[in-house]
Amino acid sequence: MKLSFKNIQKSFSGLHVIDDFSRDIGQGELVALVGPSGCGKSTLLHIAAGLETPTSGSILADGQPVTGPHPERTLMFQENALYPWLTLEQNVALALEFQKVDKKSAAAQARAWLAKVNLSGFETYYPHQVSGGMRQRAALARAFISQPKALLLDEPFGALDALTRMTLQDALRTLIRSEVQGKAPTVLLVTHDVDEALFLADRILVFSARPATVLKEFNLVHHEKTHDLSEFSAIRREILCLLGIHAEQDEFAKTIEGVGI
Ligand SMILES: Nc1ncnc2c1ncn2[C@@H]1O[C@H](COP(=O)(O)OP(=O)(O)OP(=O)(O)O)[C@@H](O)[C@H]1O
Repeated sequence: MKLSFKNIQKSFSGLHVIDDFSRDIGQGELVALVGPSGCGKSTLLHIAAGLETPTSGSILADGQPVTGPHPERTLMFQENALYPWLTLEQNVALALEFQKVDKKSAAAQARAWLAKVNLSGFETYYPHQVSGGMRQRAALARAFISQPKALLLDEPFGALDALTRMTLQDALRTLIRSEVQGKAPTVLLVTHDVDEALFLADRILVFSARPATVLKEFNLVHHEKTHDLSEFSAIRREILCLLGIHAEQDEFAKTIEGVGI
Protein backbone atom coordinates (compact mmCIF):
# COMPACT_ATOMS: atom_id res chain seq x y z
CA MET A 1 0.00 0.00 0.00
CA LYS A 2 1.26 3.44 -0.85
CA LEU A 3 0.67 6.04 1.85
CA SER A 4 0.71 9.68 0.79
CA PHE A 5 0.82 12.46 3.33
CA LYS A 6 -0.03 15.75 1.67
CA ASN A 7 0.65 19.03 3.48
CA ILE A 8 -0.44 17.65 6.83
CA GLN A 9 -0.93 20.22 9.59
CA LYS A 10 -2.17 19.14 12.98
CA SER A 11 -3.06 21.18 16.03
CA PHE A 12 -4.73 20.12 19.27
CA SER A 13 -6.67 23.03 20.82
CA GLY A 14 -4.14 25.58 19.62
CA LEU A 15 -1.08 23.34 20.21
CA HIS A 16 0.67 23.21 16.84
CA VAL A 17 2.03 19.68 16.58
CA ILE A 18 2.74 18.96 12.89
CA ASP A 19 3.79 21.58 10.43
CA ASP A 20 3.23 20.86 6.75
CA PHE A 21 4.32 17.23 6.48
CA SER A 22 4.35 15.79 2.97
CA ARG A 23 5.85 12.44 2.02
CA ASP A 24 5.01 9.36 -0.03
CA ILE A 25 5.72 6.01 1.62
CA GLY A 26 6.06 3.45 -1.16
CA GLN A 27 4.51 -0.02 -1.28
CA GLY A 28 6.61 -2.35 0.88
CA GLU A 29 8.86 0.42 2.16
CA LEU A 30 9.84 0.60 5.85
CA VAL A 31 10.21 4.18 7.02
CA ALA A 32 11.33 5.01 10.56
CA LEU A 33 10.28 8.23 12.25
CA VAL A 34 12.65 9.50 14.92
CA GLY A 35 12.51 12.77 16.80
CA PRO A 36 12.31 14.35 20.23
CA SER A 37 9.67 13.20 22.68
CA GLY A 38 6.34 14.91 22.10
CA CYS A 39 7.16 16.21 18.61
CA GLY A 40 4.21 14.48 16.96
CA LYS A 41 5.43 11.12 15.65
CA SER A 42 2.59 9.10 17.17
CA THR A 43 0.14 11.71 15.92
CA LEU A 44 1.36 11.04 12.36
CA LEU A 45 0.79 7.31 12.87
CA HIS A 46 -2.69 7.98 14.24
CA ILE A 47 -3.46 10.10 11.18
CA ALA A 48 -2.28 7.23 8.92
CA ALA A 49 -4.41 4.82 10.98
CA GLY A 50 -7.44 7.06 10.53
CA LEU A 51 -7.75 7.61 14.30
CA GLU A 52 -6.99 11.34 14.04
CA THR A 53 -7.91 13.72 11.26
CA PRO A 54 -5.42 16.34 10.13
CA THR A 55 -6.31 19.98 10.78
CA SER A 56 -5.49 20.57 7.13
CA GLY A 57 -3.96 18.50 4.35
CA SER A 58 -4.82 14.94 3.47
CA ILE A 59 -3.66 11.35 3.82
CA LEU A 60 -4.22 8.89 1.00
CA ALA A 61 -3.93 5.10 1.09
CA ASP A 62 -3.44 3.77 -2.44
CA GLY A 63 -4.87 7.03 -3.71
CA GLN A 64 -8.01 6.89 -1.57
CA PRO A 65 -8.57 9.38 1.26
CA VAL A 66 -8.24 7.83 4.72
CA THR A 67 -11.47 8.57 6.55
CA GLY A 68 -11.23 6.15 9.48
CA PRO A 69 -9.59 2.97 10.77
CA HIS A 70 -9.47 -0.08 8.49
CA PRO A 71 -8.04 -3.60 9.05
CA GLU A 72 -5.77 -3.03 6.04
CA ARG A 73 -3.89 -0.51 8.22
CA THR A 74 -2.88 -2.11 11.52
CA LEU A 75 -1.56 -0.09 14.45
CA MET A 76 0.65 -1.83 17.00
CA PHE A 77 1.79 -0.21 20.27
CA GLN A 78 4.50 -0.79 22.83
CA GLU A 79 1.96 -2.05 25.35
CA ASN A 80 0.11 -4.20 22.90
CA ALA A 81 -1.97 -5.88 25.54
CA LEU A 82 -3.08 -9.35 24.65
CA TYR A 83 -6.37 -10.37 26.25
CA PRO A 84 -5.30 -12.03 29.51
CA TRP A 85 -8.21 -14.49 29.51
CA LEU A 86 -7.30 -15.88 26.09
CA THR A 87 -4.38 -18.19 25.22
CA LEU A 88 -1.72 -16.98 22.79
CA GLU A 89 -3.37 -19.00 20.02
CA GLN A 90 -6.80 -17.56 20.79
CA ASN A 91 -5.38 -14.04 20.94
CA VAL A 92 -3.78 -14.40 17.51
CA ALA A 93 -6.81 -16.17 16.00
CA LEU A 94 -9.13 -13.43 17.22
CA ALA A 95 -7.77 -11.02 14.60
CA LEU A 96 -9.16 -13.35 11.92
CA GLU A 97 -12.39 -14.13 13.75
CA PHE A 98 -13.10 -10.39 13.77
CA GLN A 99 -12.96 -10.70 9.98
CA LYS A 100 -15.47 -13.54 10.04
CA VAL A 101 -12.99 -16.34 9.31
CA ASP A 102 -14.37 -19.55 10.85
CA LYS A 103 -12.90 -20.58 14.21
CA LYS A 104 -11.17 -23.76 13.03
CA SER A 105 -9.39 -22.13 10.13
CA ALA A 106 -8.47 -19.10 12.29
CA ALA A 107 -6.95 -21.42 14.93
CA ALA A 108 -4.92 -23.31 12.32
CA GLN A 109 -3.60 -20.06 10.86
CA ALA A 110 -2.84 -18.73 14.34
CA ARG A 111 -0.71 -21.82 15.08
CA ALA A 112 1.17 -21.30 11.80
CA TRP A 113 1.86 -17.63 12.64
CA LEU A 114 2.94 -18.49 16.18
CA ALA A 115 5.42 -20.95 14.64
CA LYS A 116 6.81 -18.16 12.45
CA VAL A 117 7.62 -16.13 15.55
CA ASN A 118 9.16 -19.12 17.36
CA LEU A 119 6.27 -19.71 19.75
CA SER A 120 5.45 -23.28 18.80
CA GLY A 121 4.69 -25.18 21.99
CA PHE A 122 3.26 -22.09 23.72
CA GLU A 123 -0.08 -21.99 21.92
CA THR A 124 -2.07 -22.88 25.02
CA TYR A 125 -0.17 -20.57 27.38
CA TYR A 126 -1.86 -17.47 28.74
CA PRO A 127 -0.09 -14.10 28.37
CA HIS A 128 0.92 -13.98 32.06
CA GLN A 129 2.67 -17.35 31.68
CA VAL A 130 5.17 -16.09 29.07
CA SER A 131 7.83 -13.35 29.03
CA GLY A 132 7.33 -9.79 27.78
CA GLY A 133 9.34 -10.62 24.65
CA MET A 134 7.16 -13.66 23.97
CA ARG A 135 4.02 -11.58 24.42
CA GLN A 136 5.34 -9.10 21.90
CA ARG A 137 6.14 -11.96 19.48
CA ALA A 138 2.53 -13.06 19.81
CA ALA A 139 1.45 -9.46 19.20
CA LEU A 140 3.55 -9.45 16.01
CA ALA A 141 1.88 -12.68 14.89
CA ARG A 142 -1.50 -11.08 15.61
CA ALA A 143 -0.53 -7.98 13.62
CA PHE A 144 0.62 -10.04 10.62
CA ILE A 145 -2.07 -12.74 10.56
CA SER A 146 -4.60 -10.57 8.76
CA GLN A 147 -1.86 -9.59 6.30
CA PRO A 148 -2.37 -5.84 6.58
CA LYS A 149 -1.24 -3.68 3.71
CA ALA A 150 0.20 -1.13 6.11
CA LEU A 151 1.70 -1.72 9.56
CA LEU A 152 1.93 1.27 11.85
CA LEU A 153 4.32 0.43 14.67
CA ASP A 154 4.54 2.78 17.63
CA GLU A 155 7.61 1.92 19.72
CA PRO A 156 6.68 -1.76 19.41
CA PHE A 157 9.71 -3.03 21.33
CA GLY A 158 10.30 -0.02 23.58
CA ALA A 159 9.46 -1.79 26.83
CA LEU A 160 11.85 -4.68 26.24
CA ASP A 161 15.51 -5.07 27.22
CA ALA A 162 18.11 -4.42 24.52
CA LEU A 163 18.82 -8.08 23.76
CA THR A 164 15.18 -9.11 23.51
CA ARG A 165 14.55 -6.06 21.37
CA MET A 166 17.19 -7.24 18.88
CA THR A 167 15.62 -10.69 18.56
CA LEU A 168 12.23 -9.05 18.05
CA GLN A 169 13.71 -6.79 15.36
CA ASP A 170 15.02 -9.93 13.64
CA ALA A 171 11.57 -11.51 13.94
CA LEU A 172 9.95 -8.43 12.41
CA ARG A 173 12.40 -8.44 9.50
CA THR A 174 11.82 -12.14 8.91
CA LEU A 175 8.06 -11.66 8.92
CA ILE A 176 8.28 -8.79 6.46
CA ARG A 177 10.58 -10.75 4.16
CA SER A 178 8.50 -13.92 4.36
CA GLU A 179 5.60 -12.09 2.77
CA VAL A 180 5.36 -12.79 -0.94
CA GLN A 181 7.12 -10.08 -2.85
CA GLY A 182 4.79 -7.26 -3.74
CA LYS A 183 2.63 -8.17 -0.75
CA ALA A 184 5.08 -7.06 1.93
CA PRO A 185 3.37 -4.49 4.13
CA THR A 186 4.31 -0.86 4.02
CA VAL A 187 5.67 -0.07 7.48
CA LEU A 188 5.84 3.17 9.42
CA LEU A 189 7.93 2.69 12.56
CA VAL A 190 8.11 5.22 15.39
CA THR A 191 11.15 4.54 17.52
CA HIS A 192 13.41 6.28 20.02
CA ASP A 193 16.14 3.78 19.27
CA VAL A 194 18.37 5.11 16.49
CA ASP A 195 20.04 1.69 16.11
CA GLU A 196 16.63 0.08 15.65
CA ALA A 197 15.85 2.62 12.93
CA LEU A 198 19.22 2.00 11.25
CA PHE A 199 18.77 -1.77 11.38
CA LEU A 200 15.19 -1.92 10.15
CA ALA A 201 14.50 1.07 7.96
CA ASP A 202 14.82 1.67 4.25
CA ARG A 203 14.49 5.34 5.04
CA ILE A 204 14.74 7.37 8.25
CA LEU A 205 12.99 10.71 8.76
CA VAL A 206 14.44 12.79 11.58
CA PHE A 207 11.96 15.27 13.02
CA SER A 208 12.47 18.55 14.84
CA ALA A 209 10.88 19.41 18.16
CA ARG A 210 7.20 20.47 17.98
CA PRO A 211 5.83 21.62 15.62
CA ALA A 212 7.40 18.68 13.83
CA THR A 213 9.12 19.27 10.54
CA VAL A 214 11.54 16.89 8.81
CA LEU A 215 15.09 18.01 9.61
CA LYS A 216 16.71 15.40 7.43
CA GLU A 217 16.00 12.21 5.57
CA PHE A 218 18.40 9.25 5.25
CA ASN A 219 18.02 6.66 2.51
CA LEU A 220 19.39 3.26 3.52
CA VAL A 221 17.65 1.03 1.03
CA HIS A 222 20.80 -0.13 -0.72
CA HIS A 223 22.51 -1.39 2.44
CA GLU A 224 22.45 -5.00 3.57
CA LYS A 225 21.81 -4.92 7.32
CA THR A 226 23.18 -6.81 10.29
CA HIS A 227 23.18 -5.79 13.94
CA ASP A 228 26.79 -4.72 13.45
CA LEU A 229 26.01 -1.14 12.52
CA SER A 230 29.60 0.07 12.30
CA GLU A 231 29.07 0.86 8.60
CA PHE A 232 26.43 3.37 9.72
CA SER A 233 28.44 5.11 12.41
CA ALA A 234 28.63 8.39 10.48
CA ILE A 235 24.86 8.44 9.82
CA ARG A 236 24.22 7.42 13.42
CA ARG A 237 26.37 10.28 14.70
CA GLU A 238 24.59 12.73 12.39
CA ILE A 239 21.13 11.59 13.54
CA LEU A 240 22.13 11.84 17.20
CA CYS A 241 23.56 15.29 16.54
CA LEU A 242 20.28 16.37 14.87
CA LEU A 243 18.48 15.12 17.98
CA GLY A 244 20.85 17.16 20.15
CA ILE A 245 22.50 14.09 21.68
CA HIS A 246 26.28 13.91 21.85
CA ALA A 247 27.77 10.52 21.05
CA GLU A 248 29.54 10.23 24.45
CA GLN A 249 26.25 10.88 26.21
CA ASP A 250 24.62 8.13 24.16
CA GLU A 251 27.41 5.66 24.94
CA PHE A 252 26.96 6.47 28.63
CA ALA A 253 23.21 5.83 28.36
CA LYS A 254 23.87 2.52 26.63
CA THR A 255 26.35 1.49 29.31
CA ILE A 256 23.81 2.25 32.01
CA GLU A 257 21.17 0.28 30.13
CA GLY A 258 23.66 -2.58 29.62
CA VAL A 259 24.30 -2.99 33.33
CA GLY A 260 20.65 -2.66 34.13
CA ILE A 261 20.73 0.53 36.21
N1 LIG B 1 -5.54 13.43 21.32
C1 LIG B 1 -4.79 14.45 21.75
N2 LIG B 1 -5.32 15.53 22.34
C2 LIG B 1 -4.56 16.57 22.74
N3 LIG B 1 -3.22 16.63 22.58
C3 LIG B 1 -2.62 15.57 22.02
C4 LIG B 1 -3.36 14.43 21.56
N4 LIG B 1 -2.50 13.54 21.02
C5 LIG B 1 -1.27 14.09 21.14
N5 LIG B 1 -1.35 15.30 21.71
C6 LIG B 1 -0.23 16.21 21.97
O1 LIG B 1 0.51 16.33 20.77
C7 LIG B 1 1.91 16.36 21.04
C8 LIG B 1 2.60 15.27 20.24
O2 LIG B 1 2.25 14.01 20.77
P1 LIG B 1 2.75 12.65 20.12
O3 LIG B 1 2.28 11.56 20.99
O4 LIG B 1 2.38 12.61 18.69
O5 LIG B 1 4.33 12.84 20.23
P2 LIG B 1 5.49 11.78 20.01
O6 LIG B 1 6.51 12.43 19.16
O7 LIG B 1 4.94 10.49 19.55
O8 LIG B 1 6.02 11.65 21.50
P3 LIG B 1 6.80 10.44 22.23
O9 LIG B 1 8.03 10.22 21.44
O10 LIG B 1 7.07 10.99 23.60
O11 LIG B 1 5.86 9.27 22.25
C9 LIG B 1 2.07 16.22 22.55
O12 LIG B 1 2.27 17.50 23.10
C10 LIG B 1 0.75 15.64 22.99
O13 LIG B 1 0.40 16.07 24.27
